[in-house]
Formats: sequence, structure tokens, C-alpha cells
Amino acid sequence: MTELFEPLGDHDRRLALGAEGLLAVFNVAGVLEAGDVHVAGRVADLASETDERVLLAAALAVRAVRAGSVCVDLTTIAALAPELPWPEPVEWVAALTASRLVAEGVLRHEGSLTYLDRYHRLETQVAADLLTRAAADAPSVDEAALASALGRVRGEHLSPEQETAAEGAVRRWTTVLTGGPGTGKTTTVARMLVLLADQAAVAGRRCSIALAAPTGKAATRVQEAVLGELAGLDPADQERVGRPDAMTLHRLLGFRHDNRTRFRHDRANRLKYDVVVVDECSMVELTMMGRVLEAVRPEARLLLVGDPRQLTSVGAGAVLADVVRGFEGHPASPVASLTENFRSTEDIKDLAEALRVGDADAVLATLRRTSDEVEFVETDDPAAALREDALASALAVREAAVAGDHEQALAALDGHRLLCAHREGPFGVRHWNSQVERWVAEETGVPIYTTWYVGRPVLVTTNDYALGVYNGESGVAVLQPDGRLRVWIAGSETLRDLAPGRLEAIETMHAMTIHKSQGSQAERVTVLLPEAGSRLLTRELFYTAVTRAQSHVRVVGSEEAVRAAVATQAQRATGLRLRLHGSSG
Ligand SMILES: Nc1ncnc2c1ncn2[C@@H]1O[C@H](COP(=O)(O)OP(=O)(O)OP(=O)(O)O)[C@@H](O)[C@H]1O
Repeated sequence: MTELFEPLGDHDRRLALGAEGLLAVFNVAGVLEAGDVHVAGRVADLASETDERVLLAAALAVRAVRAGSVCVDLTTIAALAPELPWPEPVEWVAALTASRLVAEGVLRHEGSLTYLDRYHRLETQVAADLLTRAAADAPSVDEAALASALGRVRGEHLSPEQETAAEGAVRRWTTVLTGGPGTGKTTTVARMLVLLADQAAVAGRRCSIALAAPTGKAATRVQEAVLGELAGLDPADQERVGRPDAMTLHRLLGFRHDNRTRFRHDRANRLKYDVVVVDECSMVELTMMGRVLEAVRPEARLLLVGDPRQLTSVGAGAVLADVVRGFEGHPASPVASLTENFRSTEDIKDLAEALRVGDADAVLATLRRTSDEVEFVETDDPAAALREDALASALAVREAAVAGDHEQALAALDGHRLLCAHREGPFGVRHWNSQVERWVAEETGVPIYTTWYVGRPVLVTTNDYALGVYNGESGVAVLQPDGRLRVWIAGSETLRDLAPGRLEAIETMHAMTIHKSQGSQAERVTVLLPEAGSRLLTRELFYTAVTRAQSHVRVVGSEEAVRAAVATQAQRATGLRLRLHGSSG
């Protein structure tokens, strides 16, 4: 998100009252928002800083974090709006380096990058923890046991790159396992757990394992997938691994009511687990990665799993992508990349690959190929293209919910997903949620007057520790035999049912944003692309949407929008890659 905003008149809340000088100019031009200006003004007051170029740098550092970056590069930022009166870069950096804000540690300047102190500390810590783990003496390995366990887990299938990755997890403290959908990440994680549990058993210990992910839905999914994979392996190996605990990262680290950014487990109170698996790492922001790294014991294995091509985290940072690139060529690199896709969905696979490499012609050719898996509806009127699957899915969920069958209702919910880039506007989730409700009402003859109705699909949007429901979990309002409605939520441990009134942070889920769909999949997916000029339309967004589909993806939009998505890559300013890279000597 590097876009500028256009003020909607003098009363636009993004305009800072009382802004002066350069800050006012950059505020009115839509570069800085009111919050950026105010924070910069406040820290400058505290440090008695008056140089407006320094204030501008501080405001841009605040803006950077708001937009997902960790820092700002003062030598290139002018490209954002070249017509504005940017300070001359060399003088600007000199003024900043000599400023009181840098002297007092409010801002940090390193290379060409300027950070708010908190983000500089976080990024430095993440790099240091990863490098310390990579440089530590290798774990001791019982070679005979490893060779024998590798023989067992090869089973029906394990490709050479998967086997190398699995063995690497035994030989190193940290493994970063990357790959696109269907490359066997879960398959490999299950085998890594077998090898590690076996090594522990040889040493006379039992291995305690945590499977964690940023959202509840993703945690449930990885647990189910790992248990599914284990089921095909040697019963003694299954017994040694047991049933790993699955949970959100927040729950793993121990939520604290008194502090939103700190957890119960940290460097002074490490996690008990011998193996910590973090799935869907592309969604993990820098702050959370910092907390995970400080809480994992140095002598515990850390397995970071994800697809670096997906959308980056909502919060600042692009940690997974930075780690992968930062360790390139490093002699002790923990990165193991899986490249071969084993899913039978050839056309979805081709589409994802064309997006991965950024070939717009190949993306369009795959979309236009006659296929049972991929469909491209080029239209100005999306309603017709969206109605069939979205309505069928809503009716299937409703039918099960009316019959009181919550398991069937939840299963039907994963039959189809309508994904939008935006929340608001004609291409947004809000509009299409209402539209699907109208279609359901027309079809059933039962008007929808209330927020809660039988068959309402919902998405949990925050972690609620008191209720035990977590961000990313989905549920359905189901009619009970007593005539009341209960919301059944597919949680990471069990199915839970709650009175609708108890759930606060939820959204209707006939349509869902692509951002929120990360970490979940559906049989069939419809992707509604916004107009080509949309600021959200990026290659990562399109790739993430397409790769949610298990058997069918329908893309609704224009060729122009497809080309715009492929041509736009989300750029985030961070220094992590360089920090890791610089260390390889
Ligand atoms: N070496 C292999 N040979 C044949 N099939 C394989 C191999 N590895 C994995 N598979 C199969 O490919 C499918 C995808 O594997 P898996 O679910 O582990 O991938 P993944 O990378 O975790 O995918 P996703 O991120 O989409 O969940 C599974 O059906 C799995 O059994």
C-alpha cells in the first residue's frame, strides 16, 4: 500500500488541524495522514526538534508502519509523488543523522533506512535470533535411528527435496519450509515430526509438539492435515508423535489481559515445547515473529512453514519473504524450498505458477483454456457470474442449518467461497453479502429481516479468549430442536455452539475478503477482481485468492484487471533481508 489519498474537502479527518510547513504540504498532498503528522509533532516537541525535514522523516516513518513497511527509505521515497518539495536526499539524511530525534533514540537511521525505534529493535532482534539459532552447535543426531526412521517415512511417497527438508529439520534447530500449494509442506511436516519424535525416543524422552498458526482456522487445518498424513505411517511412529496441540499463535504465546503486545511466554519464560511448528508464516507480522523467536527455547526445534508468494501480513513486515531471500547463499541457511506440486488440479497449478513468475500472457492463456478447474468470466456485470455458486452454497448451508445438522452446515460452508479484494463499494464484501442474502430470500420466499437468521454463515474476526473462539474460525447459525438459534463454530479443538448474542466480532461470510481468506481453502472459489485501478489489486492478492481453491476457481473481471494485478507487486520497505544477508560474510 503505497498510495496517496485525495482529501475530500477541508473537513477530511485525514487532514491534520494546525499542521504547518512541509508536514502540511505532504498532508494535503495525501502522503501523510493526520495521525502521522500528530505523532511526528509530538515526538519532536518532546525532543525539542525543530528541523521540519526531520519532522517529515519522523512522520514518514510512522506512515511506513501504517502502510505495512517496517521503515522508510529517504533516498527513494520521492518516487511516491515526484512533484512534491522533497528535501534533497543527501542533506536530508545528514540532517536526520545529526538530529535530536536520532540522538535520543526515537528514530534510528541505518544505511538508507529510517525506523521508529520500536521497529528497529524488533527487526534487529528477529535477525539476531534467527542468526544465533543458525550459528548454534548443531543438535546431536543418532544417525542409525535417523536412517531407519527415514526409511520408514519414505513410505509411498517422499520426493528427494521433501526428504532433504525432513532430514534438515533433524540436523538444524530452525527450518523454514516454503512452497506453493500442493507441494507437500504438510506431508513433509508430518514426517519431520516423526523423525524428531523418534530421535527424542532414542534419547529416552517424549517430544512435546505445538502446531500453531496465525488464525484458528489455519491451526485447525494444519492439525487435521498432519494427523491425516500420520495416519498412513507406522503405528509406533504415530504413537511417538501423539496428537500435537494445535492453537493460534496468540494462544501459544499466552494472551495477557494487561498487555496487547506482550505475552506470558517470552525470553524469561520460554515455551515448554520441544518442537514448535508455525504454519501460514506469510501472515505472521514482524512483531509476532519477534515474540515467537524470543519464546522458543534455543534447544527446541522451530519449523516455520509457508508460501512466501502469498499476501504479506496485515501488520508491518514481510518476514517470510525476507527470511527466504536474506538466507540465500548463507552457509547455514535454514530454508528448504519445495517446488514440485502434487495436486491433481493441473490448471489451477498452471495458473498459480504463471502468477508466481508474473507472466500475464500465461495467466490469461490459462484462464481462457477450456477447463473443468479454471474459468474466466469477462464481464461488466458480475452478478450473473457470481449468483450460481454463491446462491447454491448459501442454500446448501441453509438447508442443513434448517434441519439442525450443524456438521453438514459447516461442511457445506467449505464447498464454495466468494472472494473480493475490497470491503466496501461495488466490488466489496459488504455489497455482495447483502446481494447473496437477497438471492436467498427470493429463492426461499423467506425474507431476511434480522441480523441473525437460520443458515447465516459467519467469520470470527478477533480472538475472544473468554469464549474460546479465534480469529479466522468460521461458523453457521443452526436451528436447534427447541426452536432457538445456536452458532456452531469449527474451532481448533472441538465444534462449539454459542448463543448468537455472545459473539461480538463476527462478519457475515457469504462473501469474504481475500485478506481474510488466507489460511483457509474451499472446494470451489469465485474471485471477483476489482477494477484495474484498484489500489488493492496486486499479484500477491490474486495468487492468494486463486490458491484458496481445491478443485475449481472462477475469476470474474476484465483482462485489464488481470494484467494490472500481475504487473503490481506489493512492495514493503524492510531491512531484515539485508540484515540476514549481510551476516553471511
Ligand atoms: N512426494 C509426493 N508424491 C506424491 N504425492 C504427494 C507427495 N507429497 C505430497 N503429496 C500429495 O500432494 C497433496 C498435497 O500435499 P500437502 O497437503 O502436504 O501440500 P501442502 O504444501 O501442505 O499444500 P497446501 O499448502 O495447499 O495445504 C496431498 O494429497 C499429498 O498426499
